[in-house]
Amino acid sequence: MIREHRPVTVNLLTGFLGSGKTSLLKRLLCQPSLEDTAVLINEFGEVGLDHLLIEEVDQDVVLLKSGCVCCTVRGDLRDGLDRLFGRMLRGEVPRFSRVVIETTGLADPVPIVASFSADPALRYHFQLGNVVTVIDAVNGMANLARHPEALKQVALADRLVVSKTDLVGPEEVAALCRRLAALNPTAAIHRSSEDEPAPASLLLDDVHDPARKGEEVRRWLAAAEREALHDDHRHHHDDSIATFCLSTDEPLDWAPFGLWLSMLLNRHGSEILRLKGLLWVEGVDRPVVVQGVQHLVHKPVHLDAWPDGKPVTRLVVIGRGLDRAAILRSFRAFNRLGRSAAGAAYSAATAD
Ligand SMILES: Nc1nc2c(ncn2[C@@H]2O[C@H](COP(=O)(O)OP(=O)(O)OP(=O)(O)O)[C@@H](O)[C@H]2O)c(=O)[nH]1
Repeated sequence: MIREHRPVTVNLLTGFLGSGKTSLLKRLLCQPSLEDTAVLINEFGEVGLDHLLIEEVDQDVVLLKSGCVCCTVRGDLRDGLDRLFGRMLRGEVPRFSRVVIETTGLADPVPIVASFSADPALRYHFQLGNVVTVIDAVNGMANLARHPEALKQVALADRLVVSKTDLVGPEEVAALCRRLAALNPTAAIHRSSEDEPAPASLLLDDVHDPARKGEEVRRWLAAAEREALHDDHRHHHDDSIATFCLSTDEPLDWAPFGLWLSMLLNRHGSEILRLKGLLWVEGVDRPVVVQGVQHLVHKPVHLDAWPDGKPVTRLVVIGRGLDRAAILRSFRAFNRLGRSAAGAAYSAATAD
């Protein structure tokens, strides 16, 4: 019998130094639904303390060589995943269907995420699942103000976990959550403390799962509208990371839109941390979802139905120091370009 090829899901668990990543991971691994999870830890420095901590819970751990995973992603991360996969095939470790990579607190998660799309060998065996970022309620606000890595970790997340809520008052937690929602309105926020179980859904409710996509898109569009859409002022004084939404209630021509998107990413790719869009494409009867990280755009996914029953185009952009007005102008200008053969161009561009 031929066994169906199913890539192993890889979750990235990131967050600033000491934010509570290992503690969250230990609690996640106690959940029965995450029993078949393997863990890769990247340590910065000589002493792999987290490795020892994790080993108490789960023996199937490979400790990456010292060094930052974000600098050596093509080497170390791949080697670590390959080694782990090889050990599973040889029966040296139990079969696993999921790997969690805990990054160092200083890691820039963008190259790690990008490598899953860019590296065909990695892509064959593994698929990226949710990126979970931990922000500590005590130091989170200060870390966001001082460290660009912390901002990037938040901007890139699919799920945000505010840890140490037991150590500060509810107002401080609420203020941090507001800041996080402004930075990344598309990510759901979970509040946690060390003595509470961690919900397996943080990893299992996979944002890339086509079956869940409609619900996910509806949630992040609603959040984006609440937090950013009608907000012209809040982000202007803050040139670090901001969110805005481009929208149109008319169908898009795929060819000019694709050209516009390529030009946008070519010009601003390193400042665009995240791009998520629900598109109404002329000549295509189903909603199309696009997702991008910096220069990289994932293959579009079709939904079965419009999240709110009505066709629209909404593109949420999370980026640093972007000129929103100029981007909006160019988006509109490209939309006005010719509409001929848009559906055919779309089919040609997205065919396997
Ligand atoms: N009170 C409280 N302490 C916490 C919580 N989460 C983590 N801690 C503590 O915070 C400290 C750091 O937690 P870790 O889980 O090691 O943090 P980390 O992000 O893995 O740390 P690095 O790997 O060094 O970046 C530990 O002493 C934890 O016990 C929490 O929700 N409440």
